[in-house]
Amino acid sequence: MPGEFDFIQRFLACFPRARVPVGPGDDCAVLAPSRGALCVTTDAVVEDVHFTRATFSPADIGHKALAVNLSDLAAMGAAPRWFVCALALPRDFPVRELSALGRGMAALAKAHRIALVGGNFTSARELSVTLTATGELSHPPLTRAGARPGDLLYVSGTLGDARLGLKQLQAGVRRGSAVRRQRRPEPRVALGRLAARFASAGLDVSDGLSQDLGHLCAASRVGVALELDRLPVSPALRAALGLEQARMEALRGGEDYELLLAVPPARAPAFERACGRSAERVTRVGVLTRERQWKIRDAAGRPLTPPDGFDHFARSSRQIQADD
Ligand SMILES: Nc1ncnc2c1ncn2[C@@H]1O[C@H](COP(=O)(O)OP(=O)(O)O)[C@@H](O)[C@H]1O
Ligand SMILES: Cc1ncc(C[n+]2csc(CCOP(=O)(O)OP(=O)(O)O)c2C)c(N)n1
Ligand SMILES: [Mg+2]
Repeated sequence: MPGEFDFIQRFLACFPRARVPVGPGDDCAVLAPSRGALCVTTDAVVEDVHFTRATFSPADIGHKALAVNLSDLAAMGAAPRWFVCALALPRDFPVRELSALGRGMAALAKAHRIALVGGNFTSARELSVTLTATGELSHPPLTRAGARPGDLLYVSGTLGDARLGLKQLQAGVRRGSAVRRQRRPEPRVALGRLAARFASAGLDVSDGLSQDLGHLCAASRVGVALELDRLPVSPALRAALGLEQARMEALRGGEDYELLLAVPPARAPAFERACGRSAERVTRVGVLTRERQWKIRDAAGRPLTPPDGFDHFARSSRQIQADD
């Protein structure tokens, strides 16, 4: 039976040695940030809350744990730098699965040039992975609070796919682009750094567009006029649900890990050109308003009430209900 020390060695072996004053192995990591400000975030993925072991491979779990943290760094416009990783593992967790989890995490870490500098192991009834990640800022941070009435609202990529992927996994489907979006979200790190030069506010969409847009509006003390028929939906979501229902699912979403950005109208053309040059897909979906209320209209001009987003402590949040 491998001990805690074997687990640490196996996990660390998946990652290159971090080039920092003190890395894994001491009581703390010691880091030497450059002169810019440091962004710090933490997020966990927990068995049966964010994934199940029947539907996610260990590598998927490792990838997703880092991806959700990188998405927070992206949302601030930060360049990823260092992270620590706290793992809670069932006592009988196979060492080869730990290595696979580490390799899934390390591949994404390499792609985004973020280094593992420390962590912790504990035994637990359920598997969970809690990361604290840092990034450096070369611009002022892109907070939720800077948007002004009249700013244009953009969203990256497509929405609703991860929610469809979750429903497909629950129904026994194991392949396809929506399932991939659920298991392997791709944080929009490059877009966040680009957007920090143009946007007045931004955040990543983890709990669903309608909920997270509410956070941006509340923090910036603005309302929004959202055009439902502009919401970007993938061919897969459209094929699965039809266009109208696909747009409703895009609005409700969850685990999209796209960026929602407010851009002052004077900077919007340059922002769109910069996105075009960098092959970053963004779609203008609405405008922020002085009246602090929501106006969502469907293609026929009918007003809609925003659906609820994901809430860990709401009664129905442990999984998406069959009739949901
Ligand atoms: N236990 C906590 N202690 C301090 N701050 C917290 C805690 N939990 C959440 N927050 C803060 O509340 C805000 C909302 O949390 P959350 O919805 O998890 O954000 P995100 O979607 O960016 O992960 C974040 O700024 C987060 O840092
Ligand atoms: C087994 C399982 N049940 C439910 C979900 C759906 N789900 C879990 S967490 C979540 C929202 C985002 O997670 P959260 O921890 O709130 O991220 P944060 O907002 O802190 O970035 C959703 C839609 C899932 N992915 N897997
Ligand atoms: Mg969080």
